[in-house]
Amino acid sequence: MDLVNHLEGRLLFAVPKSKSPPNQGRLQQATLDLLSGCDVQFRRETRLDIALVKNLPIALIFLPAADIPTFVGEGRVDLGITGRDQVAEHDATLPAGESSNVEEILDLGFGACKLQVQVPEKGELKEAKDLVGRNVVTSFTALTEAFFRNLEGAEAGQKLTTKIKYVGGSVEAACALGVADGIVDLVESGETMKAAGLKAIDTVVSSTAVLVKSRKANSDILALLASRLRGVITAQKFVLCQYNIPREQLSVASKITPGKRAPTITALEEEGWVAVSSMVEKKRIATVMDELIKVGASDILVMNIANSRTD
Ligand SMILES: Nc1ncnc2c1ncn2[C@@H]1O[C@H](COP(=O)(O)OP(=O)(O)OP(=O)(O)O)[C@@H](O)[C@H]1O
Ligand SMILES: O=P(O)(O)OC[C@H]1O[C@H](OP(=O)(O)OP(=O)(O)O)[C@H](O)[C@@H]1O
Ligand SMILES: [Mg+2]
Repeated sequence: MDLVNHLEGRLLFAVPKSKSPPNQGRLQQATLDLLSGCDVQFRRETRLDIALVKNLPIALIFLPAADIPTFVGEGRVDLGITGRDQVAEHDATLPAGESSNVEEILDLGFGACKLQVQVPEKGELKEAKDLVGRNVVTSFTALTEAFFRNLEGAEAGQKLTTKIKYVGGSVEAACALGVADGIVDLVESGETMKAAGLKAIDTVVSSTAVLVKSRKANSDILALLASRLRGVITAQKFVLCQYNIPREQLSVASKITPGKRAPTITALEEEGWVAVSSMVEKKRIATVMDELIKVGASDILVMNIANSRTD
């Protein structure tokens, strides 16, 4: 089947794929999980980078994360998932005064990492300005250039003294091989950096995966998909906390669990007691439970939320 002829009338949605097939791709699995949480059903044929969604007028286009902002920015695809670092790199390549056509609509929370300036652990370079005038290797040349332009105090159009070179991967090898005095590369756990004998001395950008749309793209199906994605992300970030509390303690407990809009309060059969249920950020739940106990709550239950929608 010639899939390209079946794209007409469908929302084109770019999802990140690995450049090197044996690797999973940093953002790929979490993205596929998210799509499945939104009931986006598709089957991807081996080696095909386009998949038609069976139950919605959407086509998924599998593209390298680094290329997604270009396709979205040019309006060739309507929607995409990539790293905020990649969007920032794309925007940094735009001529001065030109605004980006890539609009962030949702922080997806996964794929957290930092684009950092790194130098050999044992060496005389201590801070980013020590690299001015030296060789720096990166996959993010536009952001790196903007960073050193700022450090050098160079005007737009003025040549930089720092020499910035592009490599497409394994950036951390550049210092050991004598190609670079420092690198600008992504750090998550820090293990790659440590194994290469490097240390971070500055941060260019902090990143997570984001949902982006082409500025002009607007349709009911785009709004529907964005709303479904928001629902799944919210559900992943929150838990539902339920507890019983004496009515006179309700106002203090409500301050601990204010909910997204307001907590739901139900009267209990037992005189003077109420039941409260409220959404709480997952990362805060242990502290919230400690505080609830202190103000007299009992029978605290915490439940995962499968999905959640407010729009
Ligand atoms: N170690 C990491 N931890 C978390 N997120 C990362 C990490 N490395 C990269 N990312 C995020 O994933 C995006 C894509 O990374 P990258 O371009 O290296 O592709 P990949 O998905 O790792 O696939 P591959 O490197 O196999 O081609 C980055 O722009 C960044 O936002
Ligand atoms: O801090 P860490 O947890 O070690 O992760 C950081 C590493 O992950 C990414 O590389 P990746 O493995 O995707 O390989 P690549 O350079 O070929 O993209 C990034 O470019 C770093 O090298
Ligand atoms: Mg990678």
